[in-house]
Amino acid sequence: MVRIQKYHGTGNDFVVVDAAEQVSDRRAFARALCDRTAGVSHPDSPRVGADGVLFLHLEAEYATPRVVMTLVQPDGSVAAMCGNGARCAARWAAERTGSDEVMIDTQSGTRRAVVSRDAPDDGNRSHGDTRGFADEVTIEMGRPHFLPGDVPVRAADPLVAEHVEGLTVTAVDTGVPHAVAFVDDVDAVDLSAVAPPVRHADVFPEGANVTVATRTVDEEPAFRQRTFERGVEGETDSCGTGAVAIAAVAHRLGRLGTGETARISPPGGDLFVTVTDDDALLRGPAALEFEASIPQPGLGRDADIDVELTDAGTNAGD
Ligand SMILES: N[C@H](CCC[C@H](N)C(=O)O)C(=O)O
Repeated sequence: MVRIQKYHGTGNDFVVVDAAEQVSDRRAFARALCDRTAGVSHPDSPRVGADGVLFLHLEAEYATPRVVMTLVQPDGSVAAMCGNGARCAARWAAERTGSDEVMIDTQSGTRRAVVSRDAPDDGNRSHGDTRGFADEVTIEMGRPHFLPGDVPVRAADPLVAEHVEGLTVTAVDTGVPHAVAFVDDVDAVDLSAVAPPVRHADVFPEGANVTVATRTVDEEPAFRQRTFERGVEGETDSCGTGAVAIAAVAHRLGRLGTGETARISPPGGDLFVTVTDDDALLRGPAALEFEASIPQPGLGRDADIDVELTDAGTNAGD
């Protein structure tokens, strides 16, 4: 049996597994649990499956606890960074250590996270948290990169507002590569048709997440967001690196000031991003959906990955 938890950040949902658990084949485990029709399900969770599995290794011996985060995606690939996942990882570590500050070691660098437990309810709570509170987490995401070698893009110069497979995109690395396109109305975009050719375009040797954004008429800087994710190979309800990518590109194009906070609204809730001279801050909720123990997929019981309800934290017996 493997002990799991499921968290989400503005609807971007993850199975969380302590790296100490014995999972012999992480790719097979992620493929099985993330499947949106046959994957993990639970009465406390609105959806079957997940957008990825976060394997978290806690190093609690430091004054500021550290977490090594590895995200294995539904197609079995590993993503170097995940903004919504990092918020979930920070909350997971905060619950175990009591520390409100956590360092998250990712394949694209170390990120500092601050968890605030008394955050005001900004409406995101409607996405559910079985513990009844919505922790807000801020991640220092680091400076976004536009240089071709950093994104990476196959070009001599940064790709800024250029046509790629039908979209006008700017390429930016916010821990993972994003192709960002500002459009008149994100809801009018047929993302499942428009995004794959961009995601696989030759100019992106490692592929790219495809993020579309629309500036909304508001007093504060605000954008609506939709992202088609590499590794999920579909649209997710929210993407943290994508939200940072929107703010970074808006900043580069002169549509967002240095130090100004933008509200970025993917379908799953609201995120807040501030681009400073040398960093980008991502703020948003992280919510627990359920905890359970499940049989390890691939050990002869693959067909049955409905969770077996165990102890506290579930509604077993309700
Ligand atoms: N959803 C994640 C991003 C995952 C990136 C991954 N899809 C890739 O680059 O392969 C986020 O909140 O930032």
